[in-house]
Amino acid sequence: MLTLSDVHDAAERRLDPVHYDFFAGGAGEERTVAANTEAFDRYRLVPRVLRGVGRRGLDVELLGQALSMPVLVSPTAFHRLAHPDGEVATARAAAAARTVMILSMAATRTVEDVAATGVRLWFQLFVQPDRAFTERLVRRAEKAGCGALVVTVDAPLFGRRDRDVRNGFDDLPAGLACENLREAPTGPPRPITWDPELTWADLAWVCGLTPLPVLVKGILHPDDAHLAVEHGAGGIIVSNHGGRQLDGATATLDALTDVVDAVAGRVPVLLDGGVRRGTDVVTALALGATAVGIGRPVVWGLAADGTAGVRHVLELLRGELDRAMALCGADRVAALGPDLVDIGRCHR
Ligand SMILES: Cc1cc2nc3c(=O)[nH]c(=O)nc-3n(C[C@H](O)[C@H](O)[C@H](O)COP(=O)(O)O)c2cc1C
Ligand SMILES: CC(C)CC(=O)C(=O)O
Repeated sequence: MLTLSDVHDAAERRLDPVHYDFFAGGAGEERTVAANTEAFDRYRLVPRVLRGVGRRGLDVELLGQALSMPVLVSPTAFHRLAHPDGEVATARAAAAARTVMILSMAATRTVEDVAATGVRLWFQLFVQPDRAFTERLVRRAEKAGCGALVVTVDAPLFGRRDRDVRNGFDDLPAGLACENLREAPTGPPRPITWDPELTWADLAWVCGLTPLPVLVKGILHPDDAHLAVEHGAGGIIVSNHGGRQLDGATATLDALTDVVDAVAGRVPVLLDGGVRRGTDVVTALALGATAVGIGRPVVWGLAADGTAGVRHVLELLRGELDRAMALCGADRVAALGPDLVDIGRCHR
């Protein structure tokens, strides 16, 4: 498996086709799923030369945590559909790679079991109409040692994924559950409820609830990025949920520059969606992202070969990023700037 695309193919061969469709699919025509990767095809790099890049560092500091590279694991649901050990297998790989894993609220392993792997862990939250329940979840994540909360804001309701509707896939199979939604160890898990009434006041409420930094995931509009910071966000994740919510939403890479300008360095800006190559990481960082997240490639690694498969995905990207940085004349992440991107030509 020489590329992330090879890992995808291996996963597709191994997964139940209905579960493959759940992981691979997006909303509607999947225009935004396609747009995310197509955007990276459109941007071109303008490398610098003769810059002495024999010693290179990929490490970054993010919200007080040291990461060995600017690539982290975005939250994806239901890892036990891909591997019996589920999110614990994923976490072992992220721990070995010394990067952050964002655990989905819809994880099929408990946050305590995942944290026990020693991974740098953040917890993703959909704010629930039952605020007392939401607060209990936040306390549980804090107690388990999570270093940040990630509040996903692009889901006032659930995007319609046509593949899942056609396949009749609307629930986890017997024996699997969202383990962090049980109120008691053997009690039934509560269902996730989408809350279309959420407003910025609710974000401010979450930010006031916890000493942890709160990242807001699902921002595309620069005005929303500004509002998020005003309401207490400690970080922004430019994301369209991997094209699973609003079909037709802009590619995240196209949204990045305006968001970075609106945030004006007040908090870190991350991006996910369509990152499949080390050069994609270079492009996003050059345009102002502090780090990028990967969603589906992690699931493909997990399905293909458990922890080793996820590790392989992370190390493939690390190797590609290192090579791309050298070829761009950058010896460290901070050396990546917008001058390396041919912005004028990328929208032709
Ligand atoms: C199968 C799957 C499940 C996901 N589950 C969640 C989730 O529970 N919470 C969330 O905030 N985002 C979720 N996402 C969105 C990812 O966090 C991320 O934004 C997206 O996958 C990035 O795009 P990529 O898959 O092209 O890397 C999910 C994405 C996929 C593909
Ligand atoms: C199934 C959901 C709870 C997780 C999600 O956000 C997604 O599938 O995109």
